[in-house]
Amino acid sequence: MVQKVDHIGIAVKNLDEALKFYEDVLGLKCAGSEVVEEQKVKVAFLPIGDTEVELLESTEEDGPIAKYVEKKGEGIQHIAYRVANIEEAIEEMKSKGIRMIDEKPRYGAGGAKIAFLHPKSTHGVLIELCERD
Ligand SMILES: C[C@@H](C(=O)O)C(=O)SCCNC(=O)CCNC(=O)[C@H](O)C(C)(C)COP(=O)(O)OP(=O)(O)OC[C@H]1O[C@@H](n2cnc3c(N)ncnc32)[C@H](O)[C@@H]1OP(=O)(O)O
Ligand SMILES: [Co+2]
Repeated sequence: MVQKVDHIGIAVKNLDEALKFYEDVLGLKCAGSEVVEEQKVKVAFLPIGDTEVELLESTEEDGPIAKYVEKKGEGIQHIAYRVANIEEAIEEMKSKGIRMIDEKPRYGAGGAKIAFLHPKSTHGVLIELCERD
């Protein structure tokens, strides 16, 4: 079903400040950043091995990242798993009784097709399914 960890999503208060840590201290390199308006986030990607760290700063006060930071502080907000066919993966999850936040794919960073599973269905982790070329 899932093929690899596509990325690890980390909620931060300030992207530039967080990038200083990931680049200057850990030595990762930012491969790009963009705003994903539908999710009310600005994201930066830092590849490592065959996966990536995704840093997320909220662009609006009522976005999912703003809410997360307000309730829990900065930290790991989601884990994204790569799937080959997201429509099939969503149907499979639903047939197994998993509560989907997104029953249809949305578009995420880099034009990937994404869909979230509710953490109440996944032992407490917000999981993103992600299909990209
Ligand atoms: C750009 C894109 C990309 O990769 O391309 C992205 O990643 S966008 C990444 C940002 N986008 C998203 O996260 C979109 C999907 N997320 C959502 O729809 C929301 O954030 C929810 C996950 C439904 C949470 O919504 P909300 O904060 O309103 O609900 P809530 O506070 O009532 O939380 C309901 C329960 O879920 C738990 N909960 C909330 N957020 C959680 C998280 N990130 N990880 C684990 N558990 C979490 C709460 O503690 C609570 O449990 P208790 O009841 O036990 O206290
Ligand atoms: Co993500």
